[in-house]
Amino acid sequence: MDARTPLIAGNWKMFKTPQEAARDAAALAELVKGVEGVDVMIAPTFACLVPVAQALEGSAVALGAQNMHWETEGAYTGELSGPMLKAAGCSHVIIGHSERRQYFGETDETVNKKIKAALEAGLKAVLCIGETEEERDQEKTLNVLDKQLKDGLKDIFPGSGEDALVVAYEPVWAIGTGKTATDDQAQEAHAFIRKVLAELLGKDLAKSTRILYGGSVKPANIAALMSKPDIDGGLVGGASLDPETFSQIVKFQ
Ligand SMILES: O=C[C@H](O)COP(=O)(O)O
Repeated sequence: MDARTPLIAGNWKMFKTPQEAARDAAALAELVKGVEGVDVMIAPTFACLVPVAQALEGSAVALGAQNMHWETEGAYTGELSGPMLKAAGCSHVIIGHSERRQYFGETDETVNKKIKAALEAGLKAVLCIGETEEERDQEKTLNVLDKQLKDGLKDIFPGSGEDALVVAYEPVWAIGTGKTATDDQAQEAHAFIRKVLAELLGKDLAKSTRILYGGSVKPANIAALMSKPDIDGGLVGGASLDPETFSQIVKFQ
């Protein structure tokens, strides 16, 4: 029996003004108050981090960012560093989301640098990986996951027994499309990811690392996904925007 506490994370992507984000974070904190046995995190836009951190004060809901730069500071217009995120109140950072890979030139190499920098800054890194529809159709899913993990985690050794690394499996074809991977498709990918993590990080760390599923997670499908042995939580986009709906996902048990 392993002891991975489920993590339900909300990626708010490019939605909400600072005022709306603070209001919704406060509402969520109230809705999930007292819920035990599950960790909760929300990741608003950079502009919303400080007001949301204030709204979450005294709550167990953690704050994450959606991206970061690998340098600690410098002439990088438009970027934020790990220490800056930490100072703004973040404990987590999402790295390598498929939207960043697709639209903003994120590569396994930049993902690798960012994860190293995140861990150095004392942030928990949520590494996103996943195949496109074309890659799945060509039966390349496991090869894609293998490469994204091996290149993304090259020379990275999070301390053993810690939960500093989280992996999110997000099949690109399931993001925002309403198509969810079946529980069995997700479990197959998650079991494979854990096997590769064991090769890279050792069995103990692979066993304690949380692997989240992302892609059209909703209150109606979270329980079935969570019933699978290697699915340890969800990275939720659209259904995390409404506090009431997201709180239902948090309360899946
Ligand atoms: O980061 C979250 C994922 O991209 C999933 O988004 P979605 O729940 O809207 O499909």
